[in-house]
Amino acid sequence: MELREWLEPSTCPILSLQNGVDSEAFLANAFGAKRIWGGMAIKIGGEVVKPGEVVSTGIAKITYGPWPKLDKHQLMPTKLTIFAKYLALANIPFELTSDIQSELWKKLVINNGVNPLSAITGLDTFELTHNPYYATVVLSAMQETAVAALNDGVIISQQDIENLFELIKNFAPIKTSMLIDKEQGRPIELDAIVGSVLERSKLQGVSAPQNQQFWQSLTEFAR
Ligand SMILES: NC(=O)C1=CN([C@@H]2O[C@H](COP(=O)(O)OP(=O)(O)OC[C@H]3O[C@@H](n4cnc5c(N)ncnc54)[C@H](OP(=O)(O)O)[C@@H]3O)[C@@H](O)[C@H]2O)C=CC1
Ligand SMILES: CC(C)(CO)C(=O)C(=O)O
Repeated sequence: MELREWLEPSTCPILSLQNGVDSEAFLANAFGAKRIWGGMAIKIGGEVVKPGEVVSTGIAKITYGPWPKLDKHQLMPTKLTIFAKYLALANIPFELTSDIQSELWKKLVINNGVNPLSAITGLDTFELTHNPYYATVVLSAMQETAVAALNDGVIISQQDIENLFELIKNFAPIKTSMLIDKEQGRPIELDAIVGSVLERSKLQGVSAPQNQQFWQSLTEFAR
């Protein structure tokens, strides 16, 4: 919220590309829901390797849309379509979606599956998803995230989970952002990636043992 003073006097839309499903609600609370768009960066693995030098894998696509989603009868607001033109002009791959909330949850299925486990083991996404033991851990965490999503009215099917697992399995090996943060001694995004799932599981009265284990193993690196 260090940016509050800078953002408050303006009326410009705010688009967060952070991982997780909670930043939009947080920003809406601070700046009003009207200004908030939902978004994420997908098919990217990026790392600042030294000051001024970024190494990135993947097409680096931005998926964004009205937050939390567009009603069936609503038209896409013009500002979002105008922004699409600028992304196209800048050669940034993008997708403008009417249901960003579902897309954010699907991305969280991937992040919850691989980020904490990579931070615990030090392994990249390829190593985790190709190792028979770790792959079952990844899939259990993904299942728990899909159950947690129901709390927000988002349905993620078994087929979706399998597709998301295959997506990350067949992608180039990525050192996850959580592993990079841990190595760099920065606070890891444990609340956004694991806490959000635990919170929704609790609300639904279901247990999420894999996420509990992630939380216990990583909590000391979150602050
Ligand atoms: N890395 C990846 O491949 C992916 C990352 N994401 C998500 O994107 C988000 C950012 O990750 P990533 O780019 O890897 O993170 P980095 O740590 O590489 O970059 C974060 C940037 O934010 C700046 N920053 C941090 N705190 C503040 C602050 N209080 N005020 C102003 N600037 C600040 C940092 O500045 P400084 O350098 O000065 O510290 C840094 O330039 C995370 O939510 C991550 O999960 C999503 C998909 C893939
Ligand atoms: C999915 C993944 C692992 C790469 O895009 C990511 O979002 C992250 O490292 O935080």
